[in-house]
Formats: sequence, C-alpha cells, structure tokens
Amino acid sequence: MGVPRVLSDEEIAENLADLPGWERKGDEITRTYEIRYHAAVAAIVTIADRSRRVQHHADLDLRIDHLRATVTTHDAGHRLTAADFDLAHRIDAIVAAHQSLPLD
Ligand SMILES: C[C@H](O)[C@H](O)[C@H]1CNC2=NC(N)=NC(=O)C2=N1
Repeated sequence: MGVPRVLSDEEIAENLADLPGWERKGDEITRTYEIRYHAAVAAIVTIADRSRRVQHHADLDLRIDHLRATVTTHDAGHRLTAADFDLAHRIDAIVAAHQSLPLD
C-alpha cells in the first residue's frame, strides 16, 4: 500500500475550509464537540466501527460535556493526509447524529 501522500500546507488549508470547527494544530487536525457524556459514548462506538472499516483511527478525548477528536496519519510519520480529512468529515456526521439524542 505504501506511505500515504502528505498534504501541502495549501492543501491542508483548502481541506480545512470545508470543515468548520476543525483547526490545525501542527501536524494534527482537531475539533471539540459539545455533546452529553452518554451520547458521546454512543458516538464513539460508531466512530470506532468506522475507524476499523477504513483502518484510520482518531484520538478521542471524552469529558463530561464535550468530546475532542484529533486526527493525523501515523503511517505518514504523524503528518496530515487525505485520510485525516475523510475521517474528520465522517466524525462530524456521526457526532451530529448523536448530539440530538435525548441521552444524558
Ligand atoms: C496497519 C494499520 O492499517 C495502520 O496501522 C493504520 C491503523 N490506523 C491508523 N490510524 C491513523 N490515524 N493513522 C494511521 O496511520 C493508521 N494506520
């Protein structure tokens, strides 16, 4: 499969423009979602399923009322690749689907 292609700064900026709420921190992208704890746990299970399917895993930090997702590509030496942005879009959709759940 080889090493995935590392994106340029320009490509990263272009990709981020399509991802409101996500920001670049060095060679990672990260977003913090306001979401209730139990709803976030359910979202995390779905994110984990997705990650296994695409073999790309986010770092997830769950707190009482928010969830932070951070993504980079380990196989590219912890640099940003297209797979990071694909996963970020997917995480957005998954979290959005769970934020409305009436769980606390
Ligand atoms: C062998 C396996 O596919 C790789 O280790 C995958 C697993 N999940 C991964 N997740 C992330 N975020 N980056 C990777 O480079 C990566 N590589």
